[in-house]
Amino acid sequence: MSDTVESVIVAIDGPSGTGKSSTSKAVAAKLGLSYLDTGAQYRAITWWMIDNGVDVGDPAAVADAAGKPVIVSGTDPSHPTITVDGVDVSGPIRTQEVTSKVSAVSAVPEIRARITDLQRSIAATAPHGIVVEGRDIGTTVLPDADLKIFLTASPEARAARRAGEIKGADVAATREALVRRDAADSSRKTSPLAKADDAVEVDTTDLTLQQVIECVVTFVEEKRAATR
Ligand SMILES: Nc1ncnc2c1ncn2[C@@H]1O[C@H](COP(=O)(O)OP(=O)(O)OP(=O)(O)O)[C@@H](O)[C@H]1O
Ligand SMILES: Nc1ccn([C@@H]2O[C@H](COP(=O)(O)O)[C@@H](O)[C@H]2O)c(=O)n1
Repeated sequence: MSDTVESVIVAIDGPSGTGKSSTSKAVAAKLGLSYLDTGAQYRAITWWMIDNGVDVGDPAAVADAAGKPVIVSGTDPSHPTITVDGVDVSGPIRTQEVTSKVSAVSAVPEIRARITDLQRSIAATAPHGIVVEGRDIGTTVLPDADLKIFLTASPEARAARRAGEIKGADVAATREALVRRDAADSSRKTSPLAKADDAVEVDTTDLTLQQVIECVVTFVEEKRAATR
């Protein structure tokens, strides 16, 4: 990538299954930017709590342990990585147990403060800019991002996408689980899932992944052209 291209910070938020990870990775790879999956960080700290016998239903116990695990995120969009205390947890953080407990852990203010600091330092040191995806990036983590996107899609479309990843998955149960997780993430007190006032909303229900990627790449290019 040329050093003459300006650095750009892109925040992509939205509920589960709207295409944040797939879109963010592809946009970052295409534009030579770094990529940060903030959901993976919350999953990693949740995995550590479970592995260390912390009761994730007890916010005080989770808060007490919040500073203990060392979480490291690799930001190459073609090979994102996540380790906890040096252990690769990219597989274990995707289990059903972690998915069902991550909203309780991510609602604890001490957890959010720790992970938000980490996210800001990663974004600040990305050499050519970064695409950061999550739930509160545009509202809280990077409120001065150059571009903010909020992806949405109907619960039916999101459930069909997610169920399509697992052979024999029940679409109705998948829909119920993701709606429940979105409700928990949207109703917590500290930096809930929300669209920033200055975010561009993109409804992906009837768009292919390729169309969403092209749409976001166009927004980034327009933003860069406007600031030249
Ligand atoms: N526009 C689209 N059309 C069809 N399938 C899509 C689209 N966008 C994403 N997908 C597929 O939907 C699934 C979920 O996408 P992805 O993991 O990117 O969503 P997400 O918003 O990051 O979800 P989560 O927040 O739960 O991690 C993936 O299998 C992905 O390939
Ligand atoms: N900025 C963020 C990102 C994620 N979370 C929490 O992590 C969970 C897992 O996220 P995925 O994107 O991997 O599905 C999510 O349900 C939130 O509880 C968050 O709080 N803030």
